[in-house]
Amino acid sequence: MADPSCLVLGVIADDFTGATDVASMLVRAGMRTVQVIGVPEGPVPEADAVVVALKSRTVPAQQAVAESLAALRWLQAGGARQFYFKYCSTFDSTAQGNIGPVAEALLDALDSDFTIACPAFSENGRTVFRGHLFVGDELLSDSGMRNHPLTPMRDANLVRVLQAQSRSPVGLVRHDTVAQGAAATQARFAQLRAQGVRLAVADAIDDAALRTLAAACADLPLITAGSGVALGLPAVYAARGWTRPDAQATALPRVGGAAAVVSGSCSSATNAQVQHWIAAGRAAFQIDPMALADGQPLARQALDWAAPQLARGPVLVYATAQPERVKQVQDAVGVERAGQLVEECLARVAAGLVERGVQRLVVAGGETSGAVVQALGVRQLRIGATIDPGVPWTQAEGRPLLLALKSGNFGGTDFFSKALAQVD
Ligand SMILES: Nc1ncnc2c1ncn2[C@@H]1O[C@H](COP(=O)(O)OP(=O)(O)O)[C@@H](O)[C@H]1O
Ligand SMILES: O=C(O)[C@@H](O)C(=O)COP(=O)(O)O
Repeated sequence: MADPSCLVLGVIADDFTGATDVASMLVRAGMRTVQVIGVPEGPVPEADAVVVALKSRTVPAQQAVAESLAALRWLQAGGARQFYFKYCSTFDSTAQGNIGPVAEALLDALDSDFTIACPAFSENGRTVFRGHLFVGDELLSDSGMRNHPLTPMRDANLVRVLQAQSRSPVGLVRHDTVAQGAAATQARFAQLRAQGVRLAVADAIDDAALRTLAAACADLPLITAGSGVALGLPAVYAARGWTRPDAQATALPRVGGAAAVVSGSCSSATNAQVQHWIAAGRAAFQIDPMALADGQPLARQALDWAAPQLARGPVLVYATAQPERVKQVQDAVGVERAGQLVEECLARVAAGLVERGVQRLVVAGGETSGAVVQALGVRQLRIGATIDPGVPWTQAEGRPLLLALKSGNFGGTDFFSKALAQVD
């Protein structure tokens, strides 16, 4: 039996909410999991799984590759037995990448010739069938993701999307094969490999298929996926004697202090969550990106507004807006600048709120969470209990600060209140 104190899984996540999502999946199944922010200088912490949270989803492809390789080298130095490149369950990527280039660079670095690509996360309605990604009942290209501010997804055919980003031929492992089990799936891998395919989109329409894929990938050095495939990995590792499930893996300390929500996601789910909060008459302050572009000090204004109310209850500061409004702003100031202005402002607001006593903070949006966590100087997160699928509470290591980093399209309509009630 292998030494169960060794690092088993090294995960490279392309954004911060995605990192807590996959970490949550592992912790729920009893794997001791640590999330680090960026590639640390020191050694890999002792854990079953370590997740490196990068902010590499929307940066130029070369930069995403360089950052992902640095994360890989650090995890390799920690002795990880398997590696996992975690991207979004809606396959978010810019026209230039970054999923294909990063996956191929990681395969090269690991001297490996094959891996899968599977963003499915059935618990959250993301399924892949015949290579096409569905969000609930809609094709990806018909879903709200077609209007994402940074990574609009207008093609649901993942083989085509990934092929456009990759040097080598992209293949498909169909549902019919996955449904026959791990051995049949591995036989299909072998067939594709023989044809020179290095990346194969894998269908998965439910948790059973995700478990089959995890089992079929057990001997691959690299898996690339959303968080769904990670669902099946803890059982694979436990069966090999590499890990022992830890019932305390999600325990976090209780923290007092004030509570707040900062939202920079413009996804459909977040829009509904912000509307729900406002409709309930709860305190909310809106950030207008056009006013930011005019140089108005909105972060200071938001903090002056929030400070006197924090003792009475949680506040929300949000830039969240409907697609038509986002488009107007982007047409006026440019996509990148609009995103940057809002992220900088919300990061300053979050840091100011923490200075003013906030110790329980919900952040909505992947890029937004990246900016906030960096502004807070957080280096490492402990992962706690799941609030809604894919979103756990976390604790900034060594600090009385709880953070829930919510992916744009995750969580029920009452997510903000539900999250805060869990740590009241
Ligand atoms: N009103 C707005 N107009 C334009 N861009 C916005 C607005 N509000 C937020 N943004 C930007 O949109 C992007 C949303 O991305 P992100 O935070 O990753 O959310 P999600 O998780 O929904 O993808 C961020 O760069 C954010 O700064
Ligand atoms: O896999 C997912 O959907 C999430 O973990 C994720 O990465 C979402 O990204 P954002 O919507 O940008 O938060």
